[in-house]
Amino acid sequence: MNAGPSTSSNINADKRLIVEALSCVRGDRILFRDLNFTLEPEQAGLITGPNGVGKSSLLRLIAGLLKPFSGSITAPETRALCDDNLALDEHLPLEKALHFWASLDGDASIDVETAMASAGLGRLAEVPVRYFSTGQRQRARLARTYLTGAPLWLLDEPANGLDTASVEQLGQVLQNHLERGGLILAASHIPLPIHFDLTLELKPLAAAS
Ligand SMILES: Nc1ncnc2c1ncn2[C@@H]1O[C@H](COP(=O)(O)OP(=O)(O)OP(=O)(O)O)[C@@H](O)[C@H]1O
Repeated sequence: MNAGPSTSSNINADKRLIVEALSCVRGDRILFRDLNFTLEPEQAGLITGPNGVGKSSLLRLIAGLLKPFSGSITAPETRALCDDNLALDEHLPLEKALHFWASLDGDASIDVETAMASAGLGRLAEVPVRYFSTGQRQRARLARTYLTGAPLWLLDEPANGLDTASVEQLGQVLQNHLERGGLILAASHIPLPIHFDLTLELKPLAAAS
């Protein structure tokens, strides 16, 4: 992976993520309540907490895929959720799969070649996605995230399956996104090599809640 071109146009710097008094219920269980935080452009936040506490749910709420039980979320209009969903046609070679995806949901000003290079996938352009290893799939998710051109990246365990060198390279891609005015909110059990401005530690609520 490389960090992508530093000459890319800067992301609109007046975008913020503001979460106010946010509560989340899944099934009949409240996962967290009254969560408040703000992320400014060029800032990164880390969500921590044990399995099942609601980290992915928080990311999905901010992505707009779940509805808050209460509270509000103000976020940049375009948000990229990078989770375990690959969302690429597995039968197509990577480059074609990314082109197809970008034609539906990508930012036309970002080219697929740059996205592949940023995720260290250039030499796999002609390989059908279904042959990808776990780590290569993770890189493909990152390339797809990059292609959105979204200021806010919501990353759910982005280092899963990556080897040590690739985690470092992932850090460079994330740092480059921040330096272009982007925002990052990540849930990760694996330490990520970037500076986090904010850590949100989610704790299990008592069963009676
Ligand atoms: N569709 C659903 N309906 C009801 N409950 C759900 C649903 N999806 C997830 N949950 C529950 O919500 C809780 C939080 O799940 P979530 O995936 O947000 O946790 P997490 O902190 O990301 O966990 P992990 O560290 O294992 O990834 C879990 O107890 C899970 O079983």
